[in-house]
Amino acid sequence: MEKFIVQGDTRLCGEVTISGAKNAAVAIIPATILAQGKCVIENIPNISDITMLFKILRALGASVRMLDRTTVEVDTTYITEPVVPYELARYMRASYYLLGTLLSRCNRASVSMPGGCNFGVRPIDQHMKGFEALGATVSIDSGMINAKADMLLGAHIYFDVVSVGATINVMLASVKAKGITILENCAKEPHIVDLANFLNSMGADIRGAGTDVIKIHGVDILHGTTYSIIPDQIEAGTYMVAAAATGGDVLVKNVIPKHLEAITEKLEKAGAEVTEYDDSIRVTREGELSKVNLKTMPHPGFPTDMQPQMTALLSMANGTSIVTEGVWDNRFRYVDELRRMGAQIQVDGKVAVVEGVPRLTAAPVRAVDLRAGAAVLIAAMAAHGVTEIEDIEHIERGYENIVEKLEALGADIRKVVLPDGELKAAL
Ligand SMILES: CC(=O)N[C@H]1[C@@H](OP(=O)(O)OP(=O)(O)OC[C@H]2O[C@@H](n3ccc(=O)[nH]c3=O)[C@H](O)[C@@H]2O)O[C@H](CO)[C@@H](O)[C@@H]1O
Ligand SMILES: C=C(OP(=O)(O)O)C(=O)O
Repeated sequence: MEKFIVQGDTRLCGEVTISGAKNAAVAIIPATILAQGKCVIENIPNISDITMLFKILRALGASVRMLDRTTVEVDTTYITEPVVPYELARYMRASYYLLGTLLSRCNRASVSMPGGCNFGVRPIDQHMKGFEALGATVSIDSGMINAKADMLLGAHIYFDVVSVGATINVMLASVKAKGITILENCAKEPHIVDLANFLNSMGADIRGAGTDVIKIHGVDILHGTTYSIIPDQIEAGTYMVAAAATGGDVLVKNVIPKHLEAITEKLEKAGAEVTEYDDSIRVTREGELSKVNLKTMPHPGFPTDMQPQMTALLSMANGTSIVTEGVWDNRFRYVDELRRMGAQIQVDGKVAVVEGVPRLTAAPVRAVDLRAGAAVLIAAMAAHGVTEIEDIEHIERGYENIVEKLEALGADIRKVVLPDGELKAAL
């Protein structure tokens, strides 16, 4: 069992460098299955979701070799059975991207129902609708999603909801389909554009990524490529919020400021000063925090993956903030943890009413999911006293070297690895 022991009353100051984007990498790595030849991918984040994807690719017969700390070479020439079993798929949501890529490559795929953070139901009907429109038969049997097709044919597909996962998966399945595919009502997140750029660098013909409509001319062959993943918008946003929440002064380096605009706007309203440079952004806060209302929306709206971190910050602001979750049915499970630290938050369905308190206080808490973990970590650094955070494996699914990065900014966080029961005795 592992825990973080976090000393509160911290003010984060200094510089932090952002890693490659998790949500781009988890799409780009499965996409290497479409290449004839080796792909070299740079700016790979060292997080557990990526380690798991490498494990899956190796189990499928691929060669995966780290060339240096952040660069990987993937050779998928010898893919054997296009089957991803439960033991491998269960830990992460993005394992479902192997459906689109294996279906394209092998004309069939079986992938176990995915894992990932628990926000209530995480449906995949739009992925299935897209595969079926391309000519595949899709079924779910004993927890496995099975797709097969004699041949994939381009189609005109209108998504009923804006879905990052479905936009990516259907893009992956259609990039080598015969003819033209038009996807409408697409998600527009930066990682969708990054995947399209990666596929185009392999010889694909994809236009319109980053808008509502994506047009894909199917190509016969995709070749190997060298590509660098974009910086992680959510990791950057998390350090920005952490700087503001702790009254700090942090230069967040290796970012694309345009991707952070929705976060910047809310932080400024909350009383932080945000200065944009070409590829870095500085966040400082000297005065009091102020209430802010926000609603999460698909890009370019305020990202759902920043909602828990902002709620943690607003729990210490002057006044009452209203936080509305516009993407997921159940993304407030972490609020109980913040309440243990003295936060005054009432949740009614998809709305949280956050009455700011002057100070949070330390308490034993859990990271109930990835960004929930980031939220309690931010709260713990700002709170008075020493907070213990359990279930930190969720945090490590998406944040590279978070302890080292925060310690370089002045935080005091210890990762304790002890068998259950012995931790208390050691403290
Ligand atoms: C649009 C959006 O903000 N997407 C977020 C979503 O992506 P992720 O790809 O996980 O989820 P989707 O974008 O697919 O889901 C968005 C919404 O569409 C619904 N849906 C999805 C697929 C489907 O087949 N049928 C269906 O009804 C979901 O229930 C959800 O309400 O969660 C990720 C993890 O928090 C975030 O990184 C993404 O930014
Ligand atoms: C919830 C997230 O990831 P996943 O969709 O992989 O569970 C996230 O990136 O915040």
